[in-house]
Amino acid sequence: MDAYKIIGGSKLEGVLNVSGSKNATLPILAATLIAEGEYILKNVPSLKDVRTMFKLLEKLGLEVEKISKNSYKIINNGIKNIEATYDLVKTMRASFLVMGPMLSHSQKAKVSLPGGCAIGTRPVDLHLKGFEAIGAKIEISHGYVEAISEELIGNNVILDFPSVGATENIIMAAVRAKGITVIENAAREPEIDDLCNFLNKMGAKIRGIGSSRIEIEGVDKLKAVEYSIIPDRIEAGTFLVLSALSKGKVGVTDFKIEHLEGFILKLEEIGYKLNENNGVFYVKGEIEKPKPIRVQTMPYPGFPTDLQAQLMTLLCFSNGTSEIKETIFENRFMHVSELNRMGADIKIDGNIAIIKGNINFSGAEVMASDLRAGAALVIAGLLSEGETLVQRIYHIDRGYEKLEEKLKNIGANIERVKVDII
Ligand SMILES: CC(=O)N[C@H]1[C@@H](OP(=O)(O)OP(=O)(O)OC[C@H]2O[C@@H](n3ccc(=O)[nH]c3=O)[C@H](O)[C@@H]2O)O[C@H](CO)[C@@H](O)[C@@H]1O
Ligand SMILES: C=C(OP(=O)(O)O)C(=O)O
Repeated sequence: MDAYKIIGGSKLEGVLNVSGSKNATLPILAATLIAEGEYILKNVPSLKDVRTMFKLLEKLGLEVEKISKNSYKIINNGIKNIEATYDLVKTMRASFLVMGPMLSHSQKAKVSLPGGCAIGTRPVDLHLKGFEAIGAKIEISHGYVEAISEELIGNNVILDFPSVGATENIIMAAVRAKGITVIENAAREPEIDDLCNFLNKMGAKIRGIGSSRIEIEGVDKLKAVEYSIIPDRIEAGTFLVLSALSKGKVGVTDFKIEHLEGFILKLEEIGYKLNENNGVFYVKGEIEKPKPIRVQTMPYPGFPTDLQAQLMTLLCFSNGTSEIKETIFENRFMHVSELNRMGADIKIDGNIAIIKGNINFSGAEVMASDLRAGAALVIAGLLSEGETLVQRIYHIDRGYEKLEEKLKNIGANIERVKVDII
């Protein structure tokens, strides 16, 4: 199994480029199931999750061709199989996003229930309630959800919580429904805007993009198009943490600063400033040490749960005690015990992590429990004294394109190595 061997303490300097967004690419790939034709997708990151979605699309009958480094042609000559099986859905929850598009294209779909993962139970009840509201009949048996609809008819859907996946899945199911579907309390993440912009380019009529009230007027026909995916704001945020810890020596480029408002407000509260030079952003402060702060993860535009672990690593260096409250996922503190093994002083009280600052990290053998936990451990390893071995980096490979290559370019001493698992 692959692991990262990191020797901490190298001087980090240079510019990190941000790749295309994983969380925008996955729903957009799923949306290519809706209409037949040839799609060209650009700025697609080379990631394990993206390859899993390619495999799933191929199983359902689509063809995927690589055109150049980050561009792909997706050919939809009709869906040949409406079943998304457990083997693919269990490795990537976003596989469940093929349900809405298949309902839209074929009026039926059978998708394995994704189950939970290291960060929580993660049910799909809100997706299913939305499908039912627009006329699908849902049956759950033997670990699969089967949805069938003679005709999808627009309706009002009020989400109990602004779920990103449910908002996306319901939008994709509704684009060809008869009449108007209104989603209230919709999630507002930029990846949803990107999906809506893609669908509108295909001929959909979606209004209220970026707001919590999304209106989808069903159309008869959609067409395949060419589209370029937005940059990954979570990768950008991860790199901005490194920029801060390098005292502004590391720059970050190729991302949209406006997608990171909630995160940047917190960096400012800590005492940092963002400076821009020719599209490259540097995080720097007059402060000797970051100030301790209180943070709560929130749906967009609040502080993103996907940057919680990375910020925690940063706050370990602060001059006092910080608090992070995780409100999105029930169990997203698995990195805490690993950071503590590296010398952090973090205690958990329910969904609040209390982080004592002023620590020095010392390299240790640690394990990535999920994608962002893995990123937090890599950052800690780079700032540690001595050697760190981050195991289970298959989680990191799900969502960070060529991470070790990018980090090596800014001077990090990081290597991918094979380790035996007992
Ligand atoms: C591929 C992708 O885009 N993943 C992102 C997406 O995940 P995902 O779309 O799974 O996240 P959701 O917004 O749906 O989930 C947020 C919360 O709602 C709950 N919930 C969700 C759906 C449902 O039917 N019932 C229910 O109870 C979940 O268990 C969780 O506690 O948004 C999350 C929240 O910003 C991010 O951390 C993930 O990186
Ligand atoms: C939680 C994440 O992804 P997923 O929803 O695919 O598990 C993430 O990207 O941090």
